[in-house]
Amino acid sequence: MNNKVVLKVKGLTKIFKEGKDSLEVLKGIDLEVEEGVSVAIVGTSGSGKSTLLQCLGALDTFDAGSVEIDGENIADLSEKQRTQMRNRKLGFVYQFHHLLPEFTSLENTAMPLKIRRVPAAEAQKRAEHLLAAMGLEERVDHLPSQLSGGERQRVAIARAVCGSPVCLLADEPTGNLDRETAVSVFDYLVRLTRDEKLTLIIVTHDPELAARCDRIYRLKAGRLIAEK
Ligand SMILES: Nc1ncnc2c1ncn2[C@@H]1O[C@H](COP(=O)(O)OP(=O)(O)OP(=O)(O)O)[C@@H](O)[C@H]1O
Repeated sequence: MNNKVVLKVKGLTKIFKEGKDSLEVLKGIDLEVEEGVSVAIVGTSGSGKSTLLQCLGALDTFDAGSVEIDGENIADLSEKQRTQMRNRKLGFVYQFHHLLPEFTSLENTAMPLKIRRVPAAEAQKRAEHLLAAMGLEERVDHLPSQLSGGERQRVAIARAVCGSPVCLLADEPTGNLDRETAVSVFDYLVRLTRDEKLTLIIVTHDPELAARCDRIYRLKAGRLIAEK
């Protein structure tokens, strides 16, 4: 496979300092992920999965190493450029959906395009397409309060994908759902990112869900170990 590398991480090191104590959570992480590939990051609680995702998403600083997203080294960017890079190139999904309660599924999904001033008709078409891909064609005009937990997460995923990022970072996106719903939402997520040729980095506790991704890495003692 000769696909373009979207995410390139070299020697990523993160140390939390508290007074005289310091905790080296990431000890020189190396990772390269190509376009359209899904990667699960697993590991015990406290192993640093969320910290790694925060560093990849330019939401936290790190102490050594480099993170390149779609050819841009985040260390070379100003705070403003970093925000722009996040908005253009990254999508985020969390355990909690963070949908705006007064907006419908369609409006929530189209929000990243609205912020970019994409014409309304074009934004609506893209949002409708993504909601249909997430099995929500009957729920486009519903408010978040009128949706089930699984449906809300599916809208949150459609919104994260709507602005056509190159990479989607997901932190336990099904962690709040019952088993059956979690499996269904996870499958929608993996399928959509594959169809959209998005690189997916997903943190999960669940080995069965992780197995649905192309690659699996275990974060242990600050290092990434390939499991698949
Ligand atoms: N801001 C912070 N200051 C100090 N220590 C922190 C900070 N954030 C995280 N840590 C510590 O870093 C370690 C890794 O935390 P992190 O949240 O990344 O783990 P995780 O693998 O995502 O855990 P979980 O699966 O429970 O969410 C933990 O020991 C945590 O206490």
